[in-house]
Amino acid sequence: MSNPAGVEIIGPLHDRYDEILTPDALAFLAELHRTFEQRRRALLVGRAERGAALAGGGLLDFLPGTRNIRDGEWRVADPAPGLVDRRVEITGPTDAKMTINALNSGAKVWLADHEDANTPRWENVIEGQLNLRDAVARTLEFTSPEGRRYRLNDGELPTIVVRPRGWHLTEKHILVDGERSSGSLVDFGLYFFHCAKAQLARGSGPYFYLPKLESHLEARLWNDVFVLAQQRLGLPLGTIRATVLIETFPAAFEMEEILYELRAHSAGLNAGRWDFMFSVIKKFRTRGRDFLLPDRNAVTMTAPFMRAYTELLVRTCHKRGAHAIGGMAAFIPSRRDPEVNEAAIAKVRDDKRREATDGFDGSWVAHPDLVPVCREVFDAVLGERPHQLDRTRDEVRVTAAQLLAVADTPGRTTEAGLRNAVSVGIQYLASWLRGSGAVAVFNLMEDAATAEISRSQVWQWLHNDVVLDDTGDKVTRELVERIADEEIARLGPDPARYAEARALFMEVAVADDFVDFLTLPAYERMA
Ligand SMILES: CC(=O)SCCNC(=O)CCNC(=O)[C@H](O)C(C)(C)COP(=O)(O)OP(=O)(O)OC[C@H]1O[C@@H](n2cnc3c(N)ncnc32)[C@H](O)[C@@H]1OP(=O)(O)O
Ligand SMILES: O=CC(=O)O
Ligand SMILES: [Mg+2]
Repeated sequence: MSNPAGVEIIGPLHDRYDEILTPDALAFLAELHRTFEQRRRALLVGRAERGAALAGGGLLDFLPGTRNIRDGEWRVADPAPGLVDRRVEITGPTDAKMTINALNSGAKVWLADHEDANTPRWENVIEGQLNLRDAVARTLEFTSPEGRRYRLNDGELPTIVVRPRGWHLTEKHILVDGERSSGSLVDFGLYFFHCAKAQLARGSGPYFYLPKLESHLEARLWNDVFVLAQQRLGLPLGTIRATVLIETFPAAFEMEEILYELRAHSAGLNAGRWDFMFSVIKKFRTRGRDFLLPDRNAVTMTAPFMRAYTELLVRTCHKRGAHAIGGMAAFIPSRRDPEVNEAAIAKVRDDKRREATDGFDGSWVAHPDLVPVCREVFDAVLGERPHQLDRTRDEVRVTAAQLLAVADTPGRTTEAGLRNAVSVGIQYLASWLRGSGAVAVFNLMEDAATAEISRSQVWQWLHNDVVLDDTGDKVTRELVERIADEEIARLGPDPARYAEARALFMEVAVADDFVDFLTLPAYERMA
């Protein structure tokens, strides 16, 4: 069958790809592209202009023009089926094994990730969609190279919530009228087209997590996409539900407006802590000591600016009848090392306890062995209730100054911190370039968001002439280069296999021009 007029597929067509890239699905993607591409690009220009204003000395604040929304009486739609009780959400990529393991994990929700945990290699993009479709149909099976067979459990499975790529990424293998399509619209559009009706037939629905938004205007674009998509499939307004990640510094000042734009489709907000930290560094990277963060591992959720951000998120959500979902503690349990396992579980338990006590309605875990930990903590706070939307946290008052109090973060800038950032950054990029967007490094989960922190922190320290607290050395390009060589040597006898990752790391961590997202140049290095 031929593609619709104006649509070209550049990527190879492997087994069963024709089941996803059908003429009707491609026509749907083409309509999304032709309707929304100009606005997507204009919003990215808006991001750049805002970024330049901050680099030039500006500050962030709540928007004066939208005070009526913040002061007005309104609520988001009631939670949709499958999204009422979200006390444990497991996240992870959509390869067949992880899909089955996540769906068999006992979590309430599975965040099927085409974003931070995924390398958007063509095969991952299309095979992820095939796995999602097979999972919704309950036909997904997998046999590992060792012969281990995987199948979905009978009975109730977690609600599937798909996270498409952010607005900044394109899909170079699907061209519409000669232009690359938007990665967001491809990931959203293919899942929606193939699975929305099947999900509704199962009593669930087409649900999404929306990453890396920087303004309520970006939420408005998503809302308009949803309205058109629902019309095309003949589904009622409000069938789609979306939880927005508040994970950029500017978005933290527009939480109410983001909920408002999506109110008919909203499923709440999530505190995406890792990208949030990255965004804090990125937006104020040239502003010297006032916005300098110490070693990454020293920045915890109790730092004053992080606390202000999560408190405001819970307060905003519950004021509007929306779920507040907690974020990811990066500690990964180990089935091989009991000591590592115990430490990880204790740290995750503390993190989830803080969230549950603060009023979050549920939270994320990165690994099936953490599902019972998170569930136990939320069970203790929620009991039989599916959420705690009734805890409106009226006492919370968060000011712009509190959100901006980055300099009050306790912690030191050390050579160990710099070494860790360089080593983790290079190891993660090596994995990403091989097609794996989530990996355990030094017993922590690393994904695109955490790697962004590593590389942007090196950039910030280097370009602000930071002197390390422990050695007294100034962070220079030469020091970063030397540390990179030493850290790669420590990783094993074959330094050459890190050559491309090292080059990419240097491009995004030390070059004078700050690259907006490391995934942009990384994507260009892939076929
Ligand atoms: C900042 C953010 O956006 S956070 C959200 C995005 N990040 C993520 O989603 C990361 C999700 N987590 C993961 O990808 C993985 O847990 C990793 C890469 C960190 C560690 O994975 P592994 O090294 O395979 O861990 P480990 O060996 O302990 O895994 C044990 C089993 O659990 C499975 N497993 C581990 N994590 C997950 C997961 N998140 N979903 C489903 N299955 C999982 C493994 O596939 C493995 O299965 P098997 O026994 O059938 O082979
Ligand atoms: O997506 C989540 C984050 O922490 O980043
Ligand atoms: Mg993120």
